Amino acid sequence: MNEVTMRLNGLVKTYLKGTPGEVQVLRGADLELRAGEAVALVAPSGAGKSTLLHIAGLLDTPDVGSVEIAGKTVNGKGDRTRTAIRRQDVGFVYQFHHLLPEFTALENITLPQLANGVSEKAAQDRAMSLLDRVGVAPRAHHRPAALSGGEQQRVAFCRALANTPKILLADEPTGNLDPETSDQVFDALMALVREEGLSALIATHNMDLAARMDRKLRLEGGVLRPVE
Ligand SMILES: Nc1ncnc2c1ncn2[C@@H]1O[C@H](COP(=O)(O)OP(=O)(O)OP(=O)(O)O)[C@@H](O)[C@H]1O
Repeated sequence: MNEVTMRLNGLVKTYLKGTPGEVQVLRGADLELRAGEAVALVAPSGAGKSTLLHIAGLLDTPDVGSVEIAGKTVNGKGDRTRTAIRRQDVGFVYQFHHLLPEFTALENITLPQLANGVSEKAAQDRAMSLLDRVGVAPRAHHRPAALSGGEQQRVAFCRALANTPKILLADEPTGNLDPETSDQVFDALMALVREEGLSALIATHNMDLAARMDRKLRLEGGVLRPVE
């Protein structure tokens, strides 16, 4: 069996504790992701999908429970270590691309690599290779505003994978695209996930897309359960 890239154990998260607005979003959520698998995360709105993804991606901390990423236990680590692990091992994709508007597609993918100490030449080679694989190489020198929605999202995938993370976390990655574009862009994402041997946790409301992943998990009542 492939190596475990992410292990979440007994996550509990409560917002506004001790106030009338208190909401216990996670109540002992467990998850194990292995290298090379794509897992769909399905959840009713407000069930805590973003909370789970933020904790998994080290952007937030659980009240109780442990997070292990690429063999490293993150609990109790300071902000600098958490940020270093996040930059090295985790890539994020959101519903909206969040590309830097004043930089070209190529630069958007090169910059995070330069920040990680990669040489300019190697960063550009990696960026062009990624763009080529998602069919956007001819648009490498365009800024985001000059790209279609589907192209923008493909560039966002490339940026998320720029630093060769082990784990990809995605929150409705094709949610703002029309159905046909969404299908094509999702294909491009899955091809990258497969080629790079990533673990991917992809939140989606779209059950057709969920069905194309290796397994499905539902977040409901604060825990994760397999969907048949
Ligand atoms: N910072 C916060 N303070 C208080 N309550 C919060 C906070 N963040 C989230 N919540 C509440 O926690 C619950 C889960 O929120 P979360 O954003 O994780 O859900 P979600 O499943 O991602 O929802 P959606 O699919 O609608 O984006 C919601 O009831 C939300 O109102």
